[in-house]
Amino acid sequence: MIELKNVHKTFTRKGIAIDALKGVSLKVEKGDIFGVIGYSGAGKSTLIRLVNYLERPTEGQVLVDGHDLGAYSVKELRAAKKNIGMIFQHFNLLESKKVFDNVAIPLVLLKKSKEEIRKRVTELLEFVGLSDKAGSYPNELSGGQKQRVGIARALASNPSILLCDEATSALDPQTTRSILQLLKRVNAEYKITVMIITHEMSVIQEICNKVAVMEEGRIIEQGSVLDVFGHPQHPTTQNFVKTVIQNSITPSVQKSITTGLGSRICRLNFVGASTTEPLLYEMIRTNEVKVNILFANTTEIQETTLGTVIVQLDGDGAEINKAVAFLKNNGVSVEEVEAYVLDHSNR
Ligand SMILES: Nc1ncnc2c1ncn2[C@@H]1O[C@H](COP(=O)(O)OP(=O)(O)OP(=O)(O)O)[C@@H](O)[C@H]1O
Repeated sequence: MIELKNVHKTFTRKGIAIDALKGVSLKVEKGDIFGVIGYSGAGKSTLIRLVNYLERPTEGQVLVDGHDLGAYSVKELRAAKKNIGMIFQHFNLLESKKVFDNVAIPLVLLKKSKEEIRKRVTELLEFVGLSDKAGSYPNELSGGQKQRVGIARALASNPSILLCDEATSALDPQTTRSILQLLKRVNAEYKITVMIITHEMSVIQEICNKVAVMEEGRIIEQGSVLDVFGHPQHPTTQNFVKTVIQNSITPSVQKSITTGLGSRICRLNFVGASTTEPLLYEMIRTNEVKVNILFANTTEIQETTLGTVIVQLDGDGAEINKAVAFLKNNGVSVEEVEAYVLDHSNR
């Protein structure tokens, strides 16, 4: 649906070249809610602006439905852009126009009849829950209501893709949640593929099924949200995950750990079915290991439970190996966390 192939983007300011994107490749499939996360300056806005050709790549290709946007004539590009709606952090509404007229803008530009416009705008305002605000001006609305108008306007021309540029960054947490739920409905009910850029991992956790993590113009990690949250590889991704899922031992528990010879500390990740099985009980019952739980947490991602338990395993090396193998055979990922042992021995 959306594909970026080795895309580079260089801006030149006062003779100085700034490489905003340094070879980005990604694929957004039809029906995805695809999140792109990164710190300020990572290149997220540049990336999303390339998808609707507000910017052109210096090198590489941007394909939408298999068509290279760079190969289109101006007329073809205008037609292709009708297929892509966009919403913004600061809503970008026309303050001098009423809510109804703001939503109608794309339809007026498409020269639709008055009756068609009335029907479509009425339907969209109902969809976003603002039927009673049709005659209000933007400055009479809350931030969340303004973003709802932005969403209705973006949907007016029946796009198959909706791009969201930090669409909830100016909103409080509760309003953010309601806008994210609305975007989820846009995806499910109108079958619209959604691409979101954000610096908040909670946004990714709440609605995305796929995520790409950006840093300094590159994608450093991407995959299903469940995989990336369950097994973040890159330190930056790990930092983002930590903002929504606590997955490490608290300092006071860490201080109290006493490790002897043969003692191992492991982080166990349980996903889906393995979270409801009494696997730790079975592991202890069938192996000669002492288990001390140092940390435990569960989180819901993509309607799947993700459980993290950090345990200290004490016993004979062979028995611990058997216990770990038992867990792995039952779908639990086991990662040794030597850091805690080292931290302790260094004290
Ligand atoms: N039009 C431009 N001219 C010159 N440099 C630009 C332009 N747009 C972006 N940049 C530079 O490209 C880099 C990436 O910027 P971009 O806005 O894409 O990052 P971002 O991840 O969206 O950051 P933020 O979250 O702060 O918006 C930055 O160094 C920025 O200064």
